[in-house]
Amino acid sequence: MVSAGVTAYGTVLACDMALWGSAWGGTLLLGKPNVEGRALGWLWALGALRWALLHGVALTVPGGRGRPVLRRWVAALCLLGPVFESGKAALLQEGRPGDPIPDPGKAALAAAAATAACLFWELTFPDAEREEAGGAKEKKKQEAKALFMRVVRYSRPDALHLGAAFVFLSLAVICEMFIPFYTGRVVDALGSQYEHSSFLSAIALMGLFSFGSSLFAGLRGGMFMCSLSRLNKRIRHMLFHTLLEQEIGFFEENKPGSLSSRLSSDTNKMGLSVAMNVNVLVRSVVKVLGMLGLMLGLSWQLTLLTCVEMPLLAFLQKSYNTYCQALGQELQDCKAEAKEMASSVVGAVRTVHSFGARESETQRYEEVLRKMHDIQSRKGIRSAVHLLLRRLVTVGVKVVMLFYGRQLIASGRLSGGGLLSFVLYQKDMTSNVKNLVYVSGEMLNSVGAAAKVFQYLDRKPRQKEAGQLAPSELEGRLTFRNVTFAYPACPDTPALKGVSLELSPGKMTALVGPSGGGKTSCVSLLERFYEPQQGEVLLDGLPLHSYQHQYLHQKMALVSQDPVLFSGSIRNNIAYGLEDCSLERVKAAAIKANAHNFICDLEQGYDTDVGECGNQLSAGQKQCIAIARALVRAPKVLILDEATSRMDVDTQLAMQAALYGSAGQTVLVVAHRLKTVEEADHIIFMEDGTVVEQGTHQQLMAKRGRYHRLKEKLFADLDNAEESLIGTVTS
Ligand SMILES: Nc1ncnc2c1ncn2[C@@H]1O[C@H](COP(=O)(O)OP(=O)(O)OP(=O)(O)O)[C@@H](O)[C@H]1O
Repeated sequence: MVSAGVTAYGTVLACDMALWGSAWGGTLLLGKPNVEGRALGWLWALGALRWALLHGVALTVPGGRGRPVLRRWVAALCLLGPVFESGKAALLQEGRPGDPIPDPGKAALAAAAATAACLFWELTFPDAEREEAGGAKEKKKQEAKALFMRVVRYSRPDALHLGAAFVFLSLAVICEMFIPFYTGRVVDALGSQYEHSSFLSAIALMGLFSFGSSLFAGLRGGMFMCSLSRLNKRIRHMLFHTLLEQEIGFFEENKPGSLSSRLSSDTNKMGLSVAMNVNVLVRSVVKVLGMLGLMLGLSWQLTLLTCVEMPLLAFLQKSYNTYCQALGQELQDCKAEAKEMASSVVGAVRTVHSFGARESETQRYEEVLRKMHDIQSRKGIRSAVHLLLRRLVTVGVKVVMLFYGRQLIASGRLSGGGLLSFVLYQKDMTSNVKNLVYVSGEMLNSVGAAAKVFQYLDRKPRQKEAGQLAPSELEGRLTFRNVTFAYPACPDTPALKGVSLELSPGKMTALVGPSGGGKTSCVSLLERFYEPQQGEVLLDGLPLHSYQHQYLHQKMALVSQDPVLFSGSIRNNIAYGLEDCSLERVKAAAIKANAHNFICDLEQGYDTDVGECGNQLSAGQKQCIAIARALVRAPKVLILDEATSRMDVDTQLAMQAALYGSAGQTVLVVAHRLKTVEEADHIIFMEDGTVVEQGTHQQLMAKRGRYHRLKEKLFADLDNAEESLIGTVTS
C-alpha cells in the first residue's frame, strides 16, 4: 500500500519535472516567449494544461486511482501559481505577474509551497482517503465529529448567548488585527521624516483598536462563560435524571466514583468542547484569514516564507497532540481510579481502621498516584522535546525572514515599520495556526468525555417500562409464579430457581433459610430492582411491571437491614418522598415504629439532624426511623428484610405486635430470629434459590424437615448467643 503510494507520487513528480524541464530547455534554446500584457492568461493556460496532463497521469499510474489526496496535490501544484498571481494582481494592482515558465529556483519554491499548503490542509482537515483505506482511526474521527455536532445541537437553547459571544469575538479579533499594523505605522512615523500629525493619528488608532479589542474580548469571555454554565446545568440535570432511571444492576456495574466523575468533570469537559474550542476555532480562523490579507499587502514574498513555517509547525503540533490525546485518556482513567479509591476508603474508614488496613490502603493509593505521576512525567518530557523543535523551526524561519526583509527594505519595497508589523503578524499567525491545529485535536479529545456522557444519556434502562395501572382498591396479594432469576453480575448462576410462592393480604409471611438461600433476591424482585429471566411476579394477579412506578412504591414499602438515612431532620427522613406530610402523620408513624420516645428525648426532637447518612443515631434507632418512614405511607404491602435485626428482643417483639395488628396489610418478614418467625401466619423455607418447605411454625416443626433442623441449629445458636450476650451485659 505504502510502496504503491510512493510510486504514484514519484511518477507524478517525475512527469511534472520532465514537463517543466522540456519547457525550460525550450526557452533556453528559443528564448522566452513575449507574453507582455497576456501573462496571466498564459499562466492559466499553461497551468490548466499541466494540470490536465498530470491528472491523467495520476489516474493511470499504478496505485494512483482512489487517491484523492494525490489528485488534490496535482491541482495545488498546477493551479496555486496562477491563483496566487491573479490574487496578487487583483489585490495589490502592482508589478507584473511572474513568467509562465519559471526559472529553477522559483519552480522549486512554488512546488514546495504547493506541497506544504497541501500537507497543511490534509493534516488539519483529514478526510476520506484514509477512511477509504478502512482505517479504524479515521472511523473514530468521523464518530468524534458526529459527537461534536451533537454537543453543538445541545447548545441550541444558548444560540442567543453564543451568537452575541461570536459577534463580540469577531469585533475583538478585528480590532486586535490592526494593532500590529498601526504599531508599524508609529515606528515609520518616528523615522527620518518625522511627522507629528501622522505619529499622533497612528498612535491614536493603535490605542483605539487596543481598547476595542480588550472591551470586546471581555464581553466575549463573559458571554461564553454564561452559555457554558447554562449548557453544563442542562446536561448535568439530564444526566442525573437518566442515571436515576436506570435499573439497580447498572449501579452494580458502574461504581459510584466513576458515575460522579461523569456527572462533574466529564459534563464540564463536554461543555468546554463547545464554548472554549469553538471560541478558539472561530477566533483563529478569522485572525488567520484577516492577517493573511494584511501580510500579503505588506510583502507577498515574506508571506510565502511564512507559509513554509506553518505546515512544519502544524505537523509538529499534530504529532504532539496525537501523543497527548492517548496519554490524556490514560491520565483520566487514573484520576477516576484515584478518586474512586479515595472516596471508597474514606467512606469506609471505620472498616479500614478496625481491620488495620490503613497501611495497605495507603500503599494501594500510592500505587495509583505513582501511575499518574509516570504518565505526567512522560507528558512533560514529550512537551519539552516538542517545545525545542518548535523553537528551532520558528527561529530558523525568523532569521531567514529578517535577512530577506532587510533586502526588501534596502530595495525600497518595504518600510522598517512594515517589517516590524510583518514580524508581529507572523508571530501571531504562527500561534493562531498552532491553535487551529491544537483545537481540532482537542475537540476530538473533549468529545471523548462527551461520548461517555452520551453513552449514559442514551442508555435505556434494562427493565420493562412501568405500566399505567393504579387501581384505587388494592388487595395486596403477591405471587411468584415459577420465577428464575440471576443477577446481572453472575448471569450463569441463578439466585432463584423456579420459585413459586404467595403472600396473602392481612397475613404475615416469613422467609427463612440459610444465608445465600435467595430471600433478599425475592425482596429485590418485589421492589422491581431487577426483572426475573423466567416466570412472573404478580400483584393481585397482574404483573408488577404493569403498575405505575410511583403507585407501586406508594403501596409497597421496604425496610432493609441497613437502611439509608439522608442528612437532614428526623421529620424529613420519615416523610421522605412525600409532599405535604403533616407532623401528626410523622408522629403517628414514629409511635408505631417505637421511635417516638427516643426522638422526644433528643434535644431538638423531630427537628434533630441525623447527620451524614444518619451516623448520629445508633443502628437500632436508624432501623426504627426507617420503619416509621415505611409506615407513614400506610403501605398495602410491608416488606421487612432483617429490618429489626439491630434492635433488642423486647423492641423487636413490640414492633412486631404493632405491625402485625394492621388489618388487611400484607407483611413479608425476612428474618433469622426464631421469635419473629414463630408468630408468622405462614413460613416459607428457602435454600439454594428454591422453596424447600412451607407452612405454619407448628406444621413445619411437626414435619421435622429442614426448618426443624435449622431451628435446632441456627435459630437456637442465635438465641443462645443473644441470651448469653444479654446475660453477660446484665451480670
Ligand atoms: N448483587 C448481587 N450480585 C450477584 N450475586 C448476588 C448479588 N446479591 C446476592 N447474590 C447471590 O445470590 C444468591 C442469593 O443471595 P440472597 O442475598 O438472596 O440470599 P439471602 O437468603 O438473602 O442471604 P442472607 O440471609 O445472607 O441475606 C447468593 O448466592 C448470593 O451470592
